[in-house]
Amino acid sequence: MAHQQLYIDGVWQEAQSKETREIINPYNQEVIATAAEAGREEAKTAIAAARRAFDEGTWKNTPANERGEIVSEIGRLIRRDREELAQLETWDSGKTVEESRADMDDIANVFLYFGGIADKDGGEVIPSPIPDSESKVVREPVGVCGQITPWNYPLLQASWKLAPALAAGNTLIMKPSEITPLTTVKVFKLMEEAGVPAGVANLVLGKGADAGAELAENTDVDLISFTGGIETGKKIMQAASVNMKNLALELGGKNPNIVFADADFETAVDQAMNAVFFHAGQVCSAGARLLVEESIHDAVVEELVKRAENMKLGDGFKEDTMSGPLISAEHRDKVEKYVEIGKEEGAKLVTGGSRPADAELQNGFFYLPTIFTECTSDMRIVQEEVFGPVLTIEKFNGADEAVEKANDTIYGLAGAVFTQDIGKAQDTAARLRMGTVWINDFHPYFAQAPWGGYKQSGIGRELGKTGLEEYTEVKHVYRNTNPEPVGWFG
Ligand SMILES: NC(=O)c1ccc[n+]([C@@H]2O[C@H](COP(=O)([O-])OP(=O)(O)OC[C@H]3O[C@@H](n4cnc5c(N)ncnc54)[C@H](O)[C@@H]3O)[C@@H](O)[C@H]2O)c1
Ligand SMILES: C[N+](C)(C)CC=O
Repeated sequence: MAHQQLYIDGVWQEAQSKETREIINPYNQEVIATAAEAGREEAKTAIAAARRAFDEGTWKNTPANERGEIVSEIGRLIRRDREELAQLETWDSGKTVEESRADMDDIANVFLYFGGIADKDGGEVIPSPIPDSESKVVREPVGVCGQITPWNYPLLQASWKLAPALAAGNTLIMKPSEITPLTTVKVFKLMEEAGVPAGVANLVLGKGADAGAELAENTDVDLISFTGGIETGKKIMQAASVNMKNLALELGGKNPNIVFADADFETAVDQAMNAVFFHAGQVCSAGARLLVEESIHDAVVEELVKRAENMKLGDGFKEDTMSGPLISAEHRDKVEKYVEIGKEEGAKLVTGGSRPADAELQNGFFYLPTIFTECTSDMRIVQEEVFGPVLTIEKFNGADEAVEKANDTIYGLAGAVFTQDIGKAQDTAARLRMGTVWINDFHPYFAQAPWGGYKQSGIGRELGKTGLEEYTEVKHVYRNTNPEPVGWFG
């Protein structure tokens, strides 16, 4: 059983308090590792190291192509160690190893993408309206970045922050979820191997309320980038106001999946299953809210129930496992509470709604794929993020009603439209207030395209060119090419 340490100023170390935490496999509750548990003191030490490294300027003044080469090298090392990383992720999060392998491929691509664009922005000369002058707009690193990530896509969400922050010349302190630190620790070892200098990238492991809160509050941090739940996001936003930190928030969603009657039936049903039950529904963009045109509603429900009841839950390492467990006992309790709320609100439970009975699954945090019909927009089970394998189904007639229902939420992360009428698809997509809209598909995301939410799903964007720009400040440099006194004061 491996022990994981903090990484501060280029040194692997224990917490000053010597506190540690057990890391649990959610499939069987076995302890798979221990980790040093940082508190505020360790976070402060890490912030001081990142501050010093930024102010000394070695990394920000390294030519952008050289920084990019180091970031790309991290991507290549992730490809080299793909299988080890995928296995760690499955142990730690319970997701199937096939999903973890796909995550590692995405993560390597994220480092290669940001490594590749690190030296592509040469600034912009703008036509100055003032004679005898020149005007240039350049982008510079923001400074010291605090980065906080969740447990559902542990390394993937970390990579969306680490790669652009490094490529843009910042220094950083990462705090992964205390539940799932293993792959992030391993990638810090790869970052060291790739040549990221001491002090530039620091890692603190520990609870959000201590180490995480310090990153959000500390006035030596210039930018805080957070991925997680909306309530934590509100606390981070408030804390960030202390010194007007730059702020990036990637929060939750309650993502509508609209299926029109003219959709290809097999594709729509197959994708609706994938939309909500992938990774046991623990996906920010899960299609947990299905809107089905009335004429095909009953056929869709019948097919979904059949498929949900055939889903094989189990050990993420077994080839026939379709879905692993929920992350923790506490999280399963939350999902169970929501199912009770749904029943009390009058939604009709048509399958699931309990823990599985299989002997093999009793030590893990499993929950059966669950479907509610007869749902209405005013129900909490329809409006709030359950973050588990729970699907609500509503009926609609026509695009106007579908759009009105889909937009009737505080969230605006993602949504999908299934129809064979491309005009209707594009018109509907244009009317949805969401950061990502998929047409005849669900879930794709990749390094080149921006990701983030409208409304209360977040602030800012990760990935794509915008994801790099988030880690920069914009500076206008104006030069008087014929300087002479202005004579205003005589
Ligand atoms: N929009 C996206 O791209 C995206 C991606 C993945 C997950 N999510 C969201 O993440 C949530 C699930 O993750 P979670 O349960 O780990 O979320 P969470 O908010 O409980 O925790 C996320 C991180 O914040 C830390 N934290 C907790 N309290 C803190 C505080 N007061 N100050 C600073 N840090 C604190 C935690 O330790 C963890 O590292 C869901 O709502 C999901 O939708 C969003
Ligand atoms: C952003 N994504 C879809 C990879 C993970 C959300 O939880």
